[in-house]
Amino acid sequence: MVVYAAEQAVAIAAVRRACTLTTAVFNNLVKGETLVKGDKSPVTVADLSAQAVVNTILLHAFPSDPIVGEEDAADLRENKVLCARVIELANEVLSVPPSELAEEKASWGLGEHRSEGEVLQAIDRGNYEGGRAGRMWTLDPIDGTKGFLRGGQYAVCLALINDGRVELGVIGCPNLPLDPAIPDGPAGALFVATRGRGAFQYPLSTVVGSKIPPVSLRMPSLPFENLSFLESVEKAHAALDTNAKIAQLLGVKCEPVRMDSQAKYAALARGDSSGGVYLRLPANTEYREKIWDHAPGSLLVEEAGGIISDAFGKPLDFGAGRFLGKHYGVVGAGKEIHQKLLEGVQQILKEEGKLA
Ligand SMILES: Nc1ncnc2c1ncn2[C@@H]1O[C@H](COP(=O)(O)O)[C@@H](O)[C@H]1OP(=O)(O)O
Ligand SMILES: [Mg+2]
Ligand SMILES: [Mg+2]
Ligand SMILES: [Mg+2]
Repeated sequence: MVVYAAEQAVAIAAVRRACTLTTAVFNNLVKGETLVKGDKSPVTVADLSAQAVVNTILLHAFPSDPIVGEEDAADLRENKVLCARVIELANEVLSVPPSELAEEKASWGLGEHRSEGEVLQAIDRGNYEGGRAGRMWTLDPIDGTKGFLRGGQYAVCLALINDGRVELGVIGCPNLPLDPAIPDGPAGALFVATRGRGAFQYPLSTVVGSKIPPVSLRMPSLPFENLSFLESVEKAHAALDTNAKIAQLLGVKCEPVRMDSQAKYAALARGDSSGGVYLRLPANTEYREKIWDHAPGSLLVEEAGGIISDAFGKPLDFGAGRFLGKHYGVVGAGKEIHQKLLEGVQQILKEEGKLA
């Protein structure tokens, strides 16, 4: 079994630095009174500069690894104002010298100012087409952009894929409570999973994190009546009405918990009292799921003892390119209930006429 210790250290540093950036953008641009309702520019700026930060670090640490990133720099090459903001933000984070507390290394491209050309090139480094063979990273610099703008849940998501299999996943959730039992307590959690070596939660802040040991994540085994479904906030992203019918069929009594982003996978993996089942059935069959939206989250759940599959029990395929391979929906739960959940999902889909 490959340990991926160096990759893990680099990925954690990259996600932590990107979370510092997205938090700063939220505090300065979204929370500020200057934002006109409906203005998406803060999220564009945060997305692109967070991708610049992560890709610059990966590029220095692992120069030959390709990256499948959600964003590209095409808009920045057209828009000088946007471009200047992104360069400035990325540099604010990248130029901070390596932190001993966070066990960072100067060779990861930290502590230096980057030129406009270097930042744009780093963002465009995310244009790899993915595929079945070899090693690659996949990045969603802000997953859950709607949640980011609402001040709700969002996540910085990075995974290492080798020969189509997710080997390492790191997810930063700046707004997720560290302790699910204290929802109003300190927020900012970092989730790390390595294939065959478990799933762990760390505090996102290294200052706090240097004192608190990581928590090993194990999904609890709950019967359907004691758990709730974790689902999207956005009706356009998942068939929430179908979820409600499945929940009723299986005897689920608790209300669904809705949150944006792969924070749902994190809540499932650590067994938040509210969680138990992840269900994402397509609301619109035209939409194609991307690998960066599921790679780290699915490994996190699997390493915490759960199963992630499509509605027919088929494992998710991360080797088909930038999009997930052929599948119908995403269904996640603990090992003990996953099969029963699939049967419920299929029965309702049949009743709705969604199965051929
Ligand atoms: N029609 C859609 N169906 C499913 N997922 C979608 C759809 N439109 C966007 N998404 C993606 O859903 C993810 C968020 O999911 P959730 O609602 O569970 O938080 C985002 O990555 C978003 O992609 P994008 O980043 O391109 O907007
Ligand atoms: Mg996303
Ligand atoms: Mg995104
Ligand atoms: Mg997006």
